[in-house]
Amino acid sequence: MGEAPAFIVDDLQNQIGFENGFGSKFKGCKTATTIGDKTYVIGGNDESTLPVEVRIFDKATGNWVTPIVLGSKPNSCKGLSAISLNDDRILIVKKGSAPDDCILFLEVDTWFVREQKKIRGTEVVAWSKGVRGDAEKPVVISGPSGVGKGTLISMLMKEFPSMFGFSVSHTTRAPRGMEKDGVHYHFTEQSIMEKEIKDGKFVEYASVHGNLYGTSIEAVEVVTDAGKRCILDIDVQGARSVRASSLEAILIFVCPPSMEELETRLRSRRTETEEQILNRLQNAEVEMKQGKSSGIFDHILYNDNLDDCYESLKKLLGIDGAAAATQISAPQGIDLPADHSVSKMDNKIIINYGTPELEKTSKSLIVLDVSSLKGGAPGRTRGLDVYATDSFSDDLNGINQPS
Ligand SMILES: Nc1ncnc2c1ncn2[C@@H]1O[C@H](COP(=O)(O)OP(=O)(O)OP(=O)(O)O)[C@@H](O)[C@H]1O
Ligand SMILES: Nc1nc2c(ncn2[C@@H]2O[C@H](COP(=O)(O)O)[C@@H](O)[C@H]2O)c(=O)[nH]1
Repeated sequence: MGEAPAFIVDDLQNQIGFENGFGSKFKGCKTATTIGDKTYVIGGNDESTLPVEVRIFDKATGNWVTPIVLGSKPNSCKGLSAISLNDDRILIVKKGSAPDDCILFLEVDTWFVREQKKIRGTEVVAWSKGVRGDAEKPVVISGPSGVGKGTLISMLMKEFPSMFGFSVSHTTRAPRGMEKDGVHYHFTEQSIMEKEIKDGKFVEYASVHGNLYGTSIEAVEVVTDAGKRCILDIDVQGARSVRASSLEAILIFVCPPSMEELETRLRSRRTETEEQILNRLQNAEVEMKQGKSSGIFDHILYNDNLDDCYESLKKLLGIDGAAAATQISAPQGIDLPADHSVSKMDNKIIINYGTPELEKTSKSLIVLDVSSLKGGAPGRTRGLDVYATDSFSDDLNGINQPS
């Protein structure tokens, strides 16, 4: 069964002393996988608290390259297994790690990584944590200034504090009275933000009402690393960029009941000058047209009565009524035993943790079905299907799929 080892090169092994984890049991926390001309050596010291390192050996030039590593780097562990998927990412199984921290993806040639390579002009790789099923899609809330986006988001965060996390944007606008740096926004200067955009630190950015606003990669990662679903409050231009990105967000456009009511809300907030209010109302006309007709958004919500609108938002996020409790408690991690070997069959990664005797009597194989992966860096990689089985033949051929 399985495929041939992805990578066995004696001289490389001598140079850096790694062992390839593909289908074998081993001690060191280092592994390597070759994709095209590049060998990705991934690992660190045994059980160290240092992050797992990544180095690339370019066979075409004979040089070692240390790439820019995006995403939160996993800590070293008892061992790693690595398997290339579709030549654009490497699936990593961490041995002896917590259920929510044992399946990771190192992206080496995905859309996100290719964009980052273009911007930074150097080798880039990006970590993304693997999660089961379709949960945790980021949520983009867009709409004209004053429509109530912030109000709806605050309600969501208050009712579901452990489920949602707010993506704290960067902006060059001045803070309002109660706004705190790092909580409501990262308040910054134009020249600093422009440099950071050039350095590829942003998922999206736009000039809105005369100021620069943007979502940094880190802002999204802080939320996903905390195991929460990321909420972005961004304008229509930003939503368009997110739609084109690998974030695979749910995009929601919020409309006011009328332009008169929008003006009333904007004025009653008392946070803008007359000139700023008029500018925002003028921009609102354009945003309303784009929001309703551009095809960027998955859903349109009307914020007339606030409570009704909030209920509609919860409904379309699947967190109304009983569904809310189920979703909050659903385990997203994968419980893997510490000692196991890993191999691959088509779109299925087979994790074997049984002795030959045990295999005959009980379920000793865990199957990761990677045929429907979605998302990825700078968010999570979703769509993993995981099940236990006891036979290489029937279950893996799809004859006896568990429910
Ligand atoms: N359904 C509603 N009915 C009446 N007032 C509302 C409603 N929703 C929000 N508001 C009020 O409208 C004002 C603007 O709301 P909010 O600040 O949430 O808008 P926003 O879309 O986040 O604006 P911005 O894009 O400028 O940040 C607030 O004073 C808020 O309390
Ligand atoms: N494209 C982005 N737009 C953003 C971001 N953060 C906020 N916004 C939008 O800006 C306006 C104005 O916000 P305000 O706080 O000054 O009233 C509003 O429409 C926000 O949605 C961002 O990171 N990117």
